Amino acid sequence: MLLGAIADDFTGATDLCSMLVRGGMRTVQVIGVPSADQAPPDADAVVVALKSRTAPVRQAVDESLAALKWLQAAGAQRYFFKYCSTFDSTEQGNIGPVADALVAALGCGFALACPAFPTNARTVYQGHLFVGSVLLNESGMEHHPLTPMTDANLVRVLSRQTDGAVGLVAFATVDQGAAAIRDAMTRLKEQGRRYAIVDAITDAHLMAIGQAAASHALITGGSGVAMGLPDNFRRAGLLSAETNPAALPPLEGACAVVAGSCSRATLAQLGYARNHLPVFDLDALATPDAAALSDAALRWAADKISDKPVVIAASAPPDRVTLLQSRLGREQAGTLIEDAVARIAAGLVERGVRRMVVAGGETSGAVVGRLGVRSLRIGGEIDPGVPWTYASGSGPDLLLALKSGNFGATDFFLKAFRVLEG
Ligand SMILES: Nc1ncnc2c1ncn2[C@@H]1O[C@H](COP(=O)(O)OP(=O)(O)O)[C@@H](O)[C@H]1O
Ligand SMILES: O=C(O)[C@@H](O)C(=O)COP(=O)(O)O
Repeated sequence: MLLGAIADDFTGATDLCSMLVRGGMRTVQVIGVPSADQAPPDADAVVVALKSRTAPVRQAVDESLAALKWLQAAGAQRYFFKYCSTFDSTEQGNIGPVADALVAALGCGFALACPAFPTNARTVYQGHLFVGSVLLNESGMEHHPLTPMTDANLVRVLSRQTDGAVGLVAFATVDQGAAAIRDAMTRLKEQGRRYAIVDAITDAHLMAIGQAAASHALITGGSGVAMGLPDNFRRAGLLSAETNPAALPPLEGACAVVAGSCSRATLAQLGYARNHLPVFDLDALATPDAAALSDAALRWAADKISDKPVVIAASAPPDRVTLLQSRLGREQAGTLIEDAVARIAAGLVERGVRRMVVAGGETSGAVVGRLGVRSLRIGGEIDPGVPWTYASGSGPDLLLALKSGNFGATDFFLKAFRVLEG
């Protein structure tokens, strides 16, 4: 195993896998920390998917360290901590505390931090994260149900989550290429900085950052900064020149979309889908009960399940999210809906659904957990950062697309199934 990665949510993990597969690495995503006696898959990269983004800090740290230990035992040569391209976290963490624990466990003293993903319009300039042309805190992410992002200055955000010093490798240096970035990171480490936020606006920057960090034990960031890593291994003669991601085995069965993401992109995708597909909206304000919500949705779906996808969504605009949270509490509202969507996904599979899109990272964690999925084989991308995957575990095999809330074109819920038809 060349690269061992720990992802703080499941959509983030498939996003990273997809990037590595595109770079020619045979990559497997495993769900949760494998048991000590579980043999590592035969792959160049293994991504351990955790649901640790919004877990209590101690739990997130412990699970991440357990994942690291398993990856170390499996012989990984380099490590990657994958978090969101919009740096989703709270004042307490979990990016800072998990990164602190990994830096300490690896004894590396320093790690770069770069969430940039220009293909999906996330860029970092002077340490500030932009989504498209606006700062992170004006992008809609300020309304995220669980991790509202109200500050775009990543040096400041990360500093609040760690007792380590945070520096910056700014655009002017990054634009000079790998050697300049490497020197800047070495200087920051010598000055006692534990982290460097690294600016990146283009894929060329990401490739240069990857090259500059070839000797780093740990890299932290979004999937974008992993773009340069396959070439590092290739230059070192550890990865063969050409490999193509295997096509996934075909899988017949009915189609469905379940959505628990309230991100702008998902809301727009649902808006589009309403004109083309049957859509059922969960009303958690009227029925704050996961079993009852699930029963209602499955009753609605009963005579519609077929190879034309049904769509079941909890997603709501910020005012409705705030209303539910004010009644139930932020975490309880999230958990209620995740539970409802997970029950619905399981009910749909019982009724013959085998190809399913799940919208939302936390939502995907809940669904995949409920379905008993243990590993995902990565297939071709539907849109940047969202591949189809072949899911195996305790239930029937499935084709799953775990869609990050803010990823995908407006017609994503139709396109995903069109892509399967070739
Ligand atoms: N109508 C709603 N009111 C309150 N919370 C909601 C609602 N719909 C979904 N949620 C919660 O919002 C969170 C969305 O997070 P997530 O699934 O990670 O989406 P994203 O990928 O967009 O970040 C989940 O915990 C989900 O249960
Ligand atoms: O980096 C990203 O944006 C994604 O890979 C990711 O982490 C998605 O998280 P959600 O938006 O919670 O789905």
